[in-house]
Parts: sequence; structure tokens; C-alpha cells
Amino acid sequence: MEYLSTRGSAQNPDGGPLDFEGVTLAGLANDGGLYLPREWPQFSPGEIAGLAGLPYAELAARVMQPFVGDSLTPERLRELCEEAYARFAHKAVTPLVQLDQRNWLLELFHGPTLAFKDVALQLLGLLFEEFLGRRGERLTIVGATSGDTGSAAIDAVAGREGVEIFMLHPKGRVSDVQRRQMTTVLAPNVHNIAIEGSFDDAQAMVKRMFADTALTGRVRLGAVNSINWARLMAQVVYYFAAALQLGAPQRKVAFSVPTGNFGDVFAGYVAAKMGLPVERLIVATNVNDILHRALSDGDYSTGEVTPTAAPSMDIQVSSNFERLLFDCGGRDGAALAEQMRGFEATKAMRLTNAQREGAAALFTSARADQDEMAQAMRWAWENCGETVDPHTAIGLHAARLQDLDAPVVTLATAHPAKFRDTVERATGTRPPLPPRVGDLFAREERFTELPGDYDAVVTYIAEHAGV
Ligand SMILES: Cc1ncc(COP(=O)(O)O)c(C=O)c1O
Ligand SMILES: N[C@@H](CCOP(=O)(O)O)C(=O)O
Repeated sequence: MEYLSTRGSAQNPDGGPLDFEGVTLAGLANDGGLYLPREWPQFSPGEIAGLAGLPYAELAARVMQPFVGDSLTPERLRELCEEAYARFAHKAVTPLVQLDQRNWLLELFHGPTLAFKDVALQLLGLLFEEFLGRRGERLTIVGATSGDTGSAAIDAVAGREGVEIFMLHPKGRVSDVQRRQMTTVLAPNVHNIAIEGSFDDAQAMVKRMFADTALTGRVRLGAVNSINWARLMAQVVYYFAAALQLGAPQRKVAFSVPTGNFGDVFAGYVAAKMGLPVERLIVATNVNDILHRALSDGDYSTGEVTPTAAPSMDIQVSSNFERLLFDCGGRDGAALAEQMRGFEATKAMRLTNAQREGAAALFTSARADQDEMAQAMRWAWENCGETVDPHTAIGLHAARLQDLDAPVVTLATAHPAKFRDTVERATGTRPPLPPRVGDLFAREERFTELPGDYDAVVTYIAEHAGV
């Protein structure tokens, strides 16, 4: 499988073709764009039916093989999937729970750090090890987190040979559980940085680092955020897993996805492009609703990020939206590069007609404020006996607004215990921390505080990258 960049002019930093191994190690393309496969692999209805009932790791290997191409043999990919999903606390890995006649929850939080990020990052840690080991190279991972990517990435690479990880989180804007899941990992290759500012500020710094030749000349940078194609690829699998259980390929299924950086819902779009019968993809946002505005009236303009009780979705600049604009807008890299330059300069843009029409064919959007989020949590608890986290509640709110014949699966993106205070306020129930996170509140924390200043952060990274 060959890859290209959404901005049309990326080269493989190693000089070879842009294959899966190359894009996994590169993370962000060197023209500032995001990688996508040159074409979408196709699964016929018969092939989809043939995936029903497979154990999750085997399903994962089958769905991902066309994207991986020659970078791994099918046997090796299967072994890595077995290893990645062995650490999940549920045999089904991503179990489906029925709420009522129409609504289902896809529980994506049974991994080691209690959020959907583990599904892709447990595998990505192994892919890094595999590819770096082959080459005898080292990787300096730089990442930004609004709470969940950080702990999942740290868990996936802590103590691994050949990798240093620098994780930026917005100081004071993640939950206590989220922060401690990152800062209590004391492995010497883990560096947590709390910066002044928002997740968007941290994400912008990370993207700038990939274009900073003074830095990239010294260290090979790697990405664990969903700008890395391998993250999205691994997330495509659970759309297949859920849809197959609900009757695919004969029956269409809709998905409601709590959305911030547009990675998770874009994985659903990829599944649909591959042939999975998806009725609708519902983009659910909190009051940081740039995606809801963009999808409902074409206005992609940022404002201040408002801190909410669903902090992992407190995002305005939504990285993966660029992938959708590219794919729906005719895959014209030069035109998109121009459009993105305009956005980067003004923090606003209008979608083209082609982009709007392309997106409208599959996407619907809805926004939930604090009260609507709390009501959705109460509904799930009082009517279905389920405690859901604030992010999942936003997805559920959006799901319940729809009038569809198809079953609607809301992606349960985090364990409610990560946001115990908010859940308790809404429902009166305090979800206990699962034993797999251990004595989180008894452990020592270690992190560095830095101003929201690019030079200060890069100086820190260069000093601690071990080069
Ligand atoms: C719990 C939770 N839900 C939803 C999201 C939004 O997902 P995405 O950024 O892929 O849109 C995030 C962060 O990414 C998250 O951590
Ligand atoms: N919500 C995320 C933000 C980063 O998103 P990513 O999927 O691009 O890594 C988080 O919890 O860190």
C-alpha cells in the first residue's frame, strides 16, 4: 500500500516509497499534511460476512492487512495484534452493550489506561519497536494530550528500548485521574510536560516541531497522536466489530462518536469507504463546537477553547478534519495546502461545496452543553443501569436526537472512573477505579511545568532527548 499526504508534496524522509512502515515512523508528513492511503481497500459483502465471529485480534489483523501491505507479513501482524489486545480486561476487547431498543454502547475502555486510545496505542507501541528494531534506530516521540492519549501512549512505550517520549498536557485542564496516569509513570524514557495554555496550543507546538529542521536534524521525531495514520487504522477495526455483531453486511448501523480531534470518527469514515454498511456517522461535540458548525453550515472558524467537564474534547483545531476535507474535496493536495495555509493564518475557513456535500453524505452533527451532558448521564444510569463518562454522555445525547431506523452505536470512549467527580454530580453514583490502575493516588508524581512557549519546550526536549 502506498501513502500520500493531504498537502500533496510529502517525501519519505528515508528516500524510499511512502509505505506503511515509513508513514508510521514519520507521523506527520514533511509538507505539513497528514498521510492517507493512496486508495481505500475494498471489502465485498461476502468478505465482510466472512469476518463475523472472529476473535478481536484476528479481525484486527484481517481488517488492517491491506493498509500494512508488505511492511509486515500477515503472520507477524496477527502476532502483534494478539500481543496488543492480550492486556485488555474484557475477552471481547471492545464489547457491545444494549441500552434500549435502538441504542447500544461500544465499550472502548477496557485497555490498561481506561480509554479508547489504548486500542490503537497498544499496537502502535509494538509497531514502533518492530520497525525501529529492524533499522537499529531511535525515536523521539512528541505528543500533545487533553488527557487520554498521554497516558495510553506512555503506557505503550514506557521502558521500551530506542524510544523517548515527551508528552505535553495543558496544565490544570485534565482530570486528576488522567494526570496521575501520566505523571506517576517514572520510567526514565518518559517526560511529562505541563504547559500553560490549551490542548490546541500544545498540538500546534507538536506540529511545528515536525517542520523545525533544527530539531529534526538532531532527532528522529515520531507521533502518537491521531495525526499518525497507524492510530486511525487500528481504530477502524472496532467499527467492523460492532457492525458485524449487529447484522452487517445485511444491516446498516449508525455510530455516534464523541469528537474532538476527529480521529475516531474519521476511522468510521474509513470503515464506510472500505465497504462497511454505515447508515450515519454522528459527530457529537461539547460547547467547543467548531466541527458541529463546520458540518452544519460550512463555518470552520476557531474561538477560545472553553474548559468543560469533558476535557478530552476541549479542542478547536481538529487535526483529522483535514483528512476528510482532502478526501471529500477531490483529493487535490495543492488546493488543500492553499486552503490550510489560509486557515493557519486567519484561524477561519469556509468549506467548499464539494467538501460540504461530500461530508453531508455520511456525517450528521450535534452539540451538547453541560446540562444536556448531565441529563444523558442520568438517563443512562436511571433507565439502563449504566454509568457513562462525560464524553460518552455527549455521544449518547447526540444519538438520542436522531430518528433513524438503523441501530445507533455510541462509542463509549472512556471509563466513567476517569471522571468520577462529574459522574457523581450528575448521577449520585461514584464509579470506583478498576483494580488495573492500581494505587494511582498513592504514587509519586513527576512532571515539568513550562510556559506555553515553543522555544522553552523545544530546548527542554533537546536537552533531555538523550542525543
Ligand atoms: C474520552 C475521549 N472521548 C472522545 C475524544 C475525542 O476523540 P477524537 O479526538 O478522536 O475526536 C477523546 C480525545 O481524543 C477522548 O479522550
Ligand atoms: N482527546 C485527546 C486529544 C488528542 O487526540 P489524538 O486522538 O489526536 O491523540 C487526548 O485525550 O489526549
